[in-house]
Amino acid sequence: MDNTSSTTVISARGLRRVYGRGADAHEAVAGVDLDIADGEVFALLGTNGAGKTSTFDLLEGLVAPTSGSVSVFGLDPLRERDRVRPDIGIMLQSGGLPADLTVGETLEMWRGTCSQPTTVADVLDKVRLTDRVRVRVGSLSGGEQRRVDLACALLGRPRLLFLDEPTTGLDPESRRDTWDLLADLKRSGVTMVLTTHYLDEAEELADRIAIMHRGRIAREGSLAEIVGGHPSRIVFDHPGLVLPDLVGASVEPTARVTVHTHELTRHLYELLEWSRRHRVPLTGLEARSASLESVFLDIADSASAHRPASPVDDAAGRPARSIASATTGMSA
Ligand SMILES: Nc1ncnc2c1ncn2[C@@H]1O[C@H](COP(=O)(O)OP(=O)(O)OP(=O)(O)O)[C@@H](O)[C@H]1O
Repeated sequence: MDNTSSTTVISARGLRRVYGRGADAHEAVAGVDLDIADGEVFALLGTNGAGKTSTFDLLEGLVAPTSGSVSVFGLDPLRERDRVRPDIGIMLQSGGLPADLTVGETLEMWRGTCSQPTTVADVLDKVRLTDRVRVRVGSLSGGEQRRVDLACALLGRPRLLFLDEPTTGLDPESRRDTWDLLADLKRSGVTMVLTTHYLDEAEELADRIAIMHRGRIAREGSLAEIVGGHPSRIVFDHPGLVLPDLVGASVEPTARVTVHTHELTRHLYELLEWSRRHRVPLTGLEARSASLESVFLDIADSASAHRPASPVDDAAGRPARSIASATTGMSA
């Protein structure tokens, strides 16, 4: 796909967002380049604190970048907000909708802010909440409230939808329902950018995936591209003999041996052959193809292994003395 063509909906170059100043400066987004094409579903993954929401804020035009540029539909989403806003829908991580209003009242109120809205009945049908129209938002289950958030994002008939963790807190069935709904929207041509901690969600929905790590995009591409470039892994307990020479593989001969390989079948076969010849069992043997999870975890591991990034200048151009490192836990 030519992401620099006229079909590009979002384009970002050297995007940075620094919070705080001087010694307290924190570079949450540290030079992000992105091109998202019309009709594409793009998933932004990353460890907690990697900078996904901060990147979203910049793309949505909610805050100004410290440096770098972003365009949405060829416009500046912050300075030309009036022209960009009618075409985008935003589902925030937590909707913060008034608990006392009913679902119907909430959506009518939201509808009043849209320039060319669809009907409340239409979005209620889409998110399967028609029978909850008279119920107060505060009385809904967490999953139902999430669907009201989504309904609000859909009211303006957006061409571009930002979804910040759209299925967090939903039970498996509701997640599936939301995936079906998002797949329908994709078929109707809506471009979507989503963050998620559910790797299967990205696998299911996204045309392209970016994994953020400490403010930067560590890996980007289709699922096949991301996983294809990553080694598979064979692990077993060290048998106490000199190990065979597995040409092309990288071997960590610790107590639990790890073999990183791009030729899983060949190297597994060679190991099993060696074990048979030497009559040595390979106890605890595990062989795993590369997966989005293994790529993600390797990036997260490298995050915890690295020292904090080098200091940056703050918004006023003064040098910062420290930047906190991103955490590596996943909330999913
Ligand atoms: N307004 C702010 N002031 C100072 N630091 C902030 C601010 N907003 C975010 N940060 C910090 O910037 C970093 C990136 O936060 P961000 O919310 O973008 O990460 P995230 O990838 O969305 O995380 P999560 O998955 O936990 O939601 C975090 O270390 C966070 O503490």
